[in-house]
Amino acid sequence: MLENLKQQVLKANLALPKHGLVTLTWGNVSGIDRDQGLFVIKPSGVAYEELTAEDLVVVDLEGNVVEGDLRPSSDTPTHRVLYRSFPDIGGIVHTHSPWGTSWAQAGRPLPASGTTHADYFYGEVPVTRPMTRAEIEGDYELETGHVIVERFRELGLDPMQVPGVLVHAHAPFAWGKDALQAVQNAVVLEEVAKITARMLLLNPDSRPMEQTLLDRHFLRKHGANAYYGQAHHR
Ligand SMILES: O=C(CO)[C@@H](O)[C@@H](O)COP(=O)(O)O
Repeated sequence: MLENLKQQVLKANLALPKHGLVTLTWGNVSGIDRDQGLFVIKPSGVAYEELTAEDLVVVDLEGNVVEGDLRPSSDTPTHRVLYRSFPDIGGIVHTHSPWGTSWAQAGRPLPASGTTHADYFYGEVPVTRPMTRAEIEGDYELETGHVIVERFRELGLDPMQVPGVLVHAHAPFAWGKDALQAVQNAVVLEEVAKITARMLLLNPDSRPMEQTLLDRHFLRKHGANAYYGQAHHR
């Protein structure tokens, strides 16, 4: 079932340790087949060195395991909420990459401060509110999805223009049109988290970038008037 998608999701999962985004098993990637309403996700706690396509788990949008012998990622309910709430996304990445996680634990949104950021994120990467005791003691991973969606709704953000979030006291989630693009966005989020932290060390008075420069850089890579790179890569 979903063999091509499984291969892509496997490749995307294996890219996380290659890019230095995961330590041990602190992360997962999924990809969705929108026509079938099914997504493929990493199994929980399986080492990346041992991961095969057969280990991946197929889940429906109600949370039922449709195929696979292993238990799906503990973050599956969060992926499920994001797929249901953000209909244009096709892949999701969760990591505990150190720089992004530092911002998440500090409870600080990541400001758009330079063109590296603006090429991929059209504005600051938001941070969610702290979760309530009831949310943490209840259906925790599902509620994690809800606080992400709540923040995007509050800020009026388009998840395809800001393809990532920092979950307060937890870590980043990133997404994209498919699992591989989601990994690329997770890589960029980590890099800009590092760059911005260093920027603030060098100059604590640094300000977010000019809106004109943010517009120019994001829109030259995204949307109807994009001209950067090759059209089929967007
Ligand atoms: O957030 C955490 C742990 O704090 C989890 O996402 C991480 O360990 C990955 O869990 P899974 O192995 O995908 O169940």
